Amino acid sequence: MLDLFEGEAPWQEVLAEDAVILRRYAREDDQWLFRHIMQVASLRPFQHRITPGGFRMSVAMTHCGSRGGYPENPPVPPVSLPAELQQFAVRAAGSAGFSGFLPDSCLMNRYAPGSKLTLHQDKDEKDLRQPIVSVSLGLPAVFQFGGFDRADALQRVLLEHGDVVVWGGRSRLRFHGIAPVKPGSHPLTGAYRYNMTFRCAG
Ligand SMILES: O=C(O)CCC(=O)C(=O)O
Ligand SMILES: [Fe+2]
Repeated sequence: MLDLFEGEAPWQEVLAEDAVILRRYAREDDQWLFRHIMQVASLRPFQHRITPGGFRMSVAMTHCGSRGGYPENPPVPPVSLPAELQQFAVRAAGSAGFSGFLPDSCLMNRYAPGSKLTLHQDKDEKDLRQPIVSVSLGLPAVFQFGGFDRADALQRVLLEHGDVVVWGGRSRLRFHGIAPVKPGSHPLTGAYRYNMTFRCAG
């Protein structure tokens, strides 16, 4: 996919109070970040979770580090959070104004065309004072960023390869989601969008 901002330095866009997009922040690190996703997925393959309502989620997930409250079936041996991934997330959080981030978990999502993530709050983590650092790789997707009520108005922003969203503090419990991903092809990730969310799951 052609990036019109390819030669530009990364820049920041404020989404809300304590929520910022670090545009193209991960662009230079995309290769090794993606290698980590592939490595984790080779040990703990991507799975489509079944929701409590009995639906198979369109997004496929895996993770490394602490499992926190994320359910898993069948159980798979743990994979630790690589130090360089953790350091990357700490640095990104710092750039967004969150010092002292201590992520112990990285959830990895894989979106095939048509996959989406319904509006939700990230509230399984024990320490909600710590932010979420979310890295987008591959195909673009529309990120929906709402309020504290599911029905609140949504901002819709296109997240592209290398974009990092950080939200915490007063925005930590905002509803958010991903609209269905459009078909396409990306030189690094092929027909998929990948996302990594770093968290302090506890
Ligand atoms: O894929 C994304 O950009 C968001 C992922 C997300 O919200 C989550 O995994 O909880
Ligand atoms: Fe989320």
